[in-house]
Amino acid sequence: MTAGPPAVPTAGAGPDVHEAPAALSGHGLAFGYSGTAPVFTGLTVEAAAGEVLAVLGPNGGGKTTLLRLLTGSLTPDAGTVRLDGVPVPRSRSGRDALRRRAQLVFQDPDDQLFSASVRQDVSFGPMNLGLPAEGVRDRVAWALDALDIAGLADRPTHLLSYGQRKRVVLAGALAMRPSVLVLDEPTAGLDPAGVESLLGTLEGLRAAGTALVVSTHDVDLAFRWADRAAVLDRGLLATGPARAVLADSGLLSAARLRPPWAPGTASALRRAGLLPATAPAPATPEEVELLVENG
Ligand SMILES: Nc1ncnc2c1ncn2[C@@H]1O[C@H](COP(=O)(O)OP(=O)(O)OP(=O)(O)O)[C@@H](O)[C@H]1O
Repeated sequence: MTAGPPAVPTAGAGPDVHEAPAALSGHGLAFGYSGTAPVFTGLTVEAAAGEVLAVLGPNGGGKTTLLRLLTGSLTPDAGTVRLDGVPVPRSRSGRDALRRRAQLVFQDPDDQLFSASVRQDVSFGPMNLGLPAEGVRDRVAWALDALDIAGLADRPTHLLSYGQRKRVVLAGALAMRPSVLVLDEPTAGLDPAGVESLLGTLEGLRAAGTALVVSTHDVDLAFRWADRAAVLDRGLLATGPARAVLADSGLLSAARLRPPWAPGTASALRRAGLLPATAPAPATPEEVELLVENG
């Protein structure tokens, strides 16, 4: 993991406002798009302040829908979203407050980028908060630094690479200094160095108390990084400590996910005569250890 980003400014520093860390949870959530069957009902998940909740599942399983409910861009048909245990009112002002404190970063940066230059795009949210110009400048400079894209500040957004565009939308969310950051497949399309660098940035935020909710198809990433996991397939299949949930190979195969293990581990064990050809691949480092110990 790479070094973290610049320190997150502390709450209430100067005239600026930094949203306090908070837990984000959904309780008994139900949602269906109009005219279609519910995507899920009775779904409960939680990310505590300073925790990473990974949301996994097959295509169409409901991950993005859950993320949009948790950040107020969709309203549940039933159930509540809570910030630090306090239910978010269903009113417009309740949803606006939720959206400000729980920032959603879309999977595709092109769904979220709309300004001509990087600096303009990252400034947009803080300007809408009505901050003074100096406060906006400080936040933008900090967010660009945190994402290591200060050098791109004056570049037109349409000339950036995909990975750079992903960083810009994340910088825009960070500039809001949210209590919770909700990221839809943040590592998709990034090269390995880009993934590690992004994780370094996110780790810095988590260490400062920001709750992170991250949807991903990458079981290895969730296994090594997340505190909790929720596996969805048009309903919640399981949630709990990430290592326990993601060690359940039956659950993972029901959700069409691969067990978390480095590619090649099972075949290396088979070549060494430690794993019978017909036996399933080990799902955890502990299972590998056991196979090696038992010779
Ligand atoms: N705007 C919409 N209108 C109608 N149905 C929708 C809409 N958005 C999503 N759906 C449907 O809701 C279900 C859940 O979709 P969702 O995007 O939440 O899944 P996902 O787990 O994020 O999938 P993926 O891994 O492919 O991104 C799918 O059946 C999808 O077709």
